[in-house]
Amino acid sequence: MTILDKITSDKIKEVALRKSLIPLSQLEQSLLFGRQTVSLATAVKNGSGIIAEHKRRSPSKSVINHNLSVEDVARGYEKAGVSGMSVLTDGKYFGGSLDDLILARASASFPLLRKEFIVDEYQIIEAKAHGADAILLISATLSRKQIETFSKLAKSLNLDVLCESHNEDELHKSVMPSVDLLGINNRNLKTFEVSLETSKTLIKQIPDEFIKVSESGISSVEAIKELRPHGFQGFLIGENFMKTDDPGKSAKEFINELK
Ligand SMILES: O=C(O)c1ccccc1NCC(=O)[C@H](O)[C@H](O)COP(=O)(O)O
Repeated sequence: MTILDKITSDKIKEVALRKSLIPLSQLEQSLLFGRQTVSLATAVKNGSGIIAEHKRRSPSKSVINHNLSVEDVARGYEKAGVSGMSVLTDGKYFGGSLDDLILARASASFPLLRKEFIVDEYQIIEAKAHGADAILLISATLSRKQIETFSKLAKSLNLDVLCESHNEDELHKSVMPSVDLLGINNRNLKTFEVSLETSKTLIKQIPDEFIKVSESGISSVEAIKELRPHGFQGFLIGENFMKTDDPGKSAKEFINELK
C-alpha cells in the first residue's frame, strides 16, 4: 500500500465520522456558506501566479514549521502579493485543520484553496462553509466520473477547481470543462521524488483554455523563470516559504526578485 492509498483510506473513514457528527444542513446554514467567493483562476491569471501554502509538516518532511500562527501567515502572504493561499486541512498527515481555513479567511480576503484529499462531496460543502474559494482534486485517487461529479458540485457553489496530476493518464482523466486550473505535481506522491521535468513534459498535453499550475519542489526564482516559458501561469509553493520564520517576508522577497 502506498502512502497515498493509506491517506485516502484513512480519509474515507474520517469523512464518514465527520458526516455522522455534523449534518450537511448545519454546514449549509453557516455564515461563510453564503459568502461571495473570489476566483483563484482569475487571481493567478492576472497576478504574480504564486499560490503560497500553509504547511506545518508532510509525509515527506516530518517537521517544516509548527511555530507560526496561520493568521500571521495569511496576512503576510496577502501583503506579499501572492495570488492565493493553499491551506492544508488534513490533520493526521499534515497537522492542518478546518480551523486553519477559518482563521486564514478571517485574516485575509485573497482566494483560499482548501488543500485536502477529497473523496466525498461532503468535503466540498465543508470547504465552502469554512471560507474556501477553491478546492483541490487529486486525479491519482479519483475516477473520471468522481472528478466530474466533484468539480460540477464545486462550480455550482462558485468554487474554482484545481485538479492535479503526476502522469499522462491522470492528466487525461482531469481534462473537462468543470475544471479551471490543471496542476502538475512535480512530487511523485508514491516515492516523494521531485522533478520539475514532470511539469515541463506534461504541460504539452494540457489544452490552451486551462490555467496551468506547477506544484511542489519549487525552491527558487530560477525555477519559475525556467517553468514560465513552458506556459505555466501558476506556481504552488509550500515548504520554501514555510520553513522560514516569516513566510510572508520570504514570499515578498521572492515576488520582488521575480519582477
Ligand atoms: O508534501 C508531501 O510530502 C505530500 C505527500 C503526500 C501527498 C501530498 C503531499 N504534498 C501536498 C502538496 O501538494 C504540496 O504540499 C504542495 O504542492 C507544496 O509542495 P512544496 O512546495 O514542495 O512544499
